[in-house]
Amino acid sequence: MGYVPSDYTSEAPMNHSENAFILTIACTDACGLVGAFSSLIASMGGNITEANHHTDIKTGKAFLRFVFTNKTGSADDLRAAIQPLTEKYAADCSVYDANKPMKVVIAVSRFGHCLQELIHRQLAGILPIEICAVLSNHEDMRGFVEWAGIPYHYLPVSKENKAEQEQQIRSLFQSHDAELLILARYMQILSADMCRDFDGKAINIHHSFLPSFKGAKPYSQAHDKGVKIIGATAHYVTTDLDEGPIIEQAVERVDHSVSVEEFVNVGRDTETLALTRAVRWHAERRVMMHGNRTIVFK
Ligand SMILES: Nc1nc2c(c(=O)[nH]1)N[C@@H](CN(C=O)c1ccc(C(=O)N[C@@H](CCC(=O)O)C(=O)O)cc1)CN2
Repeated sequence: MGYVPSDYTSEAPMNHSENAFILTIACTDACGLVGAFSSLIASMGGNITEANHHTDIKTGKAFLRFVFTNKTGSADDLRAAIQPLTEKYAADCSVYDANKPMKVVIAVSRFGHCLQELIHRQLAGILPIEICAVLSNHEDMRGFVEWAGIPYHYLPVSKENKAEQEQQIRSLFQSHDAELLILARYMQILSADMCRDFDGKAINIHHSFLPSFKGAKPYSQAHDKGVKIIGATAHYVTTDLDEGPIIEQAVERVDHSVSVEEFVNVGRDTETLALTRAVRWHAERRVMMHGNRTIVFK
């Protein structure tokens, strides 16, 4: 099921004209760095339609993102053309086709609110992803996913078969040449090997305003504390549970009259908002890692 453009609201991601590319650059900052890359793009006939730049003063590291149209030349031509500058600045550069939706696999357990919104936003053309498959350790979401025309893979997991089950996840991911694994309320802790293999390619939604209330039952933890704001956090998955680099967060006010059951209901909206935004930023190549933090060019 392909990426279906639609004339949705202004929320819709920008549909780039033909031959549009994204170039991301990370390197030690240097005088003339921005000008060097923007001039190179211009010298190739490229027209920059969006430019983002941030330098972390403390570490001296620079992060750049250019979106540009280029009547001639492929992504490979561009990769070749930027090579001299890549070497000059010892830069970590990546070139992407701006019109190619990101292939993703979604993992879910029993709660489908984040999954359903991701599917809706793809169908509505407001999220530049192609959902290739959904996997789950339960059967709860099969009906909805297959109704949406997406393959559903039931992969039960236990302490005994965890390594085998995780190999099934790897195989499914590779079989679709996917770029992102989305843990959309997937309530299984990925092993260190999986975290290594999916480094920077797996996003989880945690149902609390991290770093508060890590681990299981965060709403109960928050309610017991009598918090006045609850939230959700979308982050990259690392071996340290709920410690990965944060991409997006969303919050909502609560008060003494709100039960823990209602926390869960309110949380559905904050979880969905934080995760769909994080997936959009990631799919539009707007997120760059910097240690255990992220730079997000919105
Ligand atoms: N390596 C990581 N794996 C996962 C992370 C992560 O940050 N690093 N986040 C979780 C999601 N999550 C909270 O957001 C979470 C999920 C599950 C548990 C947990 O204790 N699970 C139990 C089993 C629960 C069950 O079977 O229902 C367990 O795995 O033993 C804590 C936090 C996704 N994976």
